[in-house]
Amino acid sequence: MTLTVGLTGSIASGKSTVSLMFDDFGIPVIDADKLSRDVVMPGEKAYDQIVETFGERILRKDQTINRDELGAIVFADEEKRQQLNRMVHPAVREKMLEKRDVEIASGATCVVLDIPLLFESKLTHYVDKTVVVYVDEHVQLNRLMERDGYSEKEAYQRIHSQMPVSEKAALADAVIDNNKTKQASFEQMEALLQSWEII
Ligand SMILES: CC(C)(COP(=O)(O)OP(=O)(O)OC[C@H]1O[C@@H](n2cnc3c(N)ncnc32)[C@H](O)[C@@H]1O)[C@@H](O)C(=O)NCCC(=O)NCCS
Ligand SMILES: Nc1ncnc2c1ncn2[C@@H]1O[C@H](COP(=O)(O)OP(=O)(O)OP(=O)(O)O)[C@@H](O)[C@H]1O
Repeated sequence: MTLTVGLTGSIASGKSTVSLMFDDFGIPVIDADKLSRDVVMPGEKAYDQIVETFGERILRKDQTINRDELGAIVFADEEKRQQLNRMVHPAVREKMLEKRDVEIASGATCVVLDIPLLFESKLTHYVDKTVVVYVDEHVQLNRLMERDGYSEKEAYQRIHSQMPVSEKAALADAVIDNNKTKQASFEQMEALLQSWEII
């Protein structure tokens, strides 16, 4: 029996940081952000839809999608963000479930689905347990601006495009408080895996 865990949080709350820690326990992680990059490569159905909708100005010289350009458009316009979601999400879900099923068939004890929009997209039926990586908003804002070089306005546009992380925490089976050090988060995760008898 494989336990499927949904790992989520909000932008820059530390999902990738925590998801890397699962490696230490040999637990496979399927990353929706990574899949969302694969499914918009030239030749994919979503690529054609995106170029048709947003125009060639979102393309780089090598014809791949300029993610900074597309991000600036969709995080400033809720309807456009929803439009992009409708083009990208079906293919991401299909690939994610394929990969999850491979892990289940191989007899993994646990598989983690790292899905930023797990609650917003109502995907909790894909998983047995949910874990939210939580940070206070001012920590999130600072880490986001520092990591990606966004202005405060750009960072807030991205934060406000998602459900507040405090609301996600209230919905979760478990919360990892990532306000402190990465080591402190690792210890919380280890204790959680022990309490769920995964390790
Ligand atoms: C808008 C895009 C081009 C920006 O690309 P960029 O490389 O700058 O960001 P990246 O994809 O690494 O996402 C970073 C974070 O932004 C947040 N985010 C991404 N897309 C969305 C979205 N549509 N709505 C809300 N938050 C989002 C997530 O927290 C994600 O972890 C890209 O995020 C995208 O194609 N988004 C649509 C697909 C999607 O929803 N991906 C997220 C989960 S599948
Ligand atoms: N406990 C921590 N202490 C200090 N910095 C941290 C901590 N956790 C994460 N960070 C840093 O904060 C930034 C955001 O973390 P991370 O990339 O893991 O977030 P994310 O939730 O995966 O983001 P996204 O939603 O954009 O994919 C990164 O620069 C990361 O190194």
